[in-house]
Amino acid sequence: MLLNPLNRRHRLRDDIPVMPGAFPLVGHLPAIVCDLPRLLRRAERTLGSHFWLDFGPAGQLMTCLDPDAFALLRHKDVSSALIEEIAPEILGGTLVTLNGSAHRQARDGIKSAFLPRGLTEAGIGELFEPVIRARVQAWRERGEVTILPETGDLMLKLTFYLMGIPAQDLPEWHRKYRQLLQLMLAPPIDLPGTPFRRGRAARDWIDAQSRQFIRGARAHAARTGLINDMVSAFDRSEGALSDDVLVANVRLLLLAGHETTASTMAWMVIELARQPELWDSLVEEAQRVGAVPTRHADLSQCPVAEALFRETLRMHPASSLLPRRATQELQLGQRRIPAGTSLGIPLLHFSTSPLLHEAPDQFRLARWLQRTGPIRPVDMLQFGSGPHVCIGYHLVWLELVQFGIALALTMHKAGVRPRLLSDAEKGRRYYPTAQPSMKIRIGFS
Ligand code: HEM
Repeated sequence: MLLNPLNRRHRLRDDIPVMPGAFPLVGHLPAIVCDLPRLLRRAERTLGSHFWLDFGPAGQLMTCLDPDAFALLRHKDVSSALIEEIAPEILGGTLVTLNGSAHRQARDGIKSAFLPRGLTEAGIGELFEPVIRARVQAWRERGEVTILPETGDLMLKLTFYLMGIPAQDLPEWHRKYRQLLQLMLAPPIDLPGTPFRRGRAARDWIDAQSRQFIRGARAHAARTGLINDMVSAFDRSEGALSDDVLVANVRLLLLAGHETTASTMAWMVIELARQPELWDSLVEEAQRVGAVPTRHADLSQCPVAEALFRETLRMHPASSLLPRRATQELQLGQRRIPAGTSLGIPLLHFSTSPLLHEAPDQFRLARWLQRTGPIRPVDMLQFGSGPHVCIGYHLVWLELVQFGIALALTMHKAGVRPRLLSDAEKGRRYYPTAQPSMKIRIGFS
């Protein structure tokens, strides 16, 4: 594992052990990025359930593997403002960093557009279906693809369509979006030609375009579409919310839905390629329904595709760890956590914990197909919990079921199935978004 062999000293901070092996400046980030599950297991074995991990520039986060830590996401004395400190340029002022009434007010203005009814009224399923089918058909014709760049590109296109960006503007948006992403990692050196300067300029460009969309939405209030729905919900909301809040959150929507969904989609294809019986079940279902569903109400006809989406995300959660801060002293298991402590909530650990799931390391559609009760917060913990639970949950459900059915229909019609051409375990990343290697190839034959 990528740990510093020169740092072996065992230390305590606030009576909680600090994981040895941190490097100067980058801390445990190399091991967190490349091998988070093994790092967590080693920490648990050697230090117990509570320990500090060093996230380099973001500082040390107290990480707790006790399932009680998941409940902190709903705790009134736990804030997400730490996210703004970690990524001020890109996430500053967005929903995910706000708390309390400011958060509720901004979220209320957005959430209805992302609920099944809002998505159906805006015709999102109809909008996505031809785009997904065309992409899957192109894969069929090429016979072999590098899966993560492909799903990344498809998701970006769907996200831009969702926002109502005109087709002719897509190449420019693509370019600006890639530059914006550089702000995540670029050192804050604001000089001409640096990635930081380019990233900021791209952010300002995207924000200016969003402002225009918002003006356009107000001028043509009768139009439908997600931005229009968001703008009218904002304008109806109590208390004045400035357009800055709306602009920041359009940027958040671009960022939040892209890599997370692209990674899950890529893992879905990888799992279908390495488990032939899974593919056979999906094909059987796709043939039975005969068409790609476009409305939420139709998703119940695709239980296998839905189980595939849920089990893929359980085995490969795209958000591995959520940063938080204790605003008051807290009790967590047997420990007292002082006010001001930075926390890391390890969704990745809970997603495959034997305390929460039976046979957690086995990929089993049956755990979803045979369930009788409703989906509980713990069943969808990969989307977080509490006030910040993912707004895109119903959208992801729709687009991943659409994708599964479109893939099965297209490939089966051509008499081919997905085949894994690379080692799926090699080159995985776990942070900031967990994803398979960029190089994994899938053949369709
Ligand atoms: C598989 C795909 C996805 C996963 C695993 C995922 C996961 C998450 C998680 C874990 C959070 C909670 C963050 C926190 O509490 O700090 C979150 C929040 C959020 N997600 Fe997603 N997400 C996905 C897709 C999407 C999509 C498609 C969209 C919209 C286009 C979206 C929009 C958001 C927004 C706006 C928030 C912030 C909500 C708030 O702070 O109130 N996500 N997501």
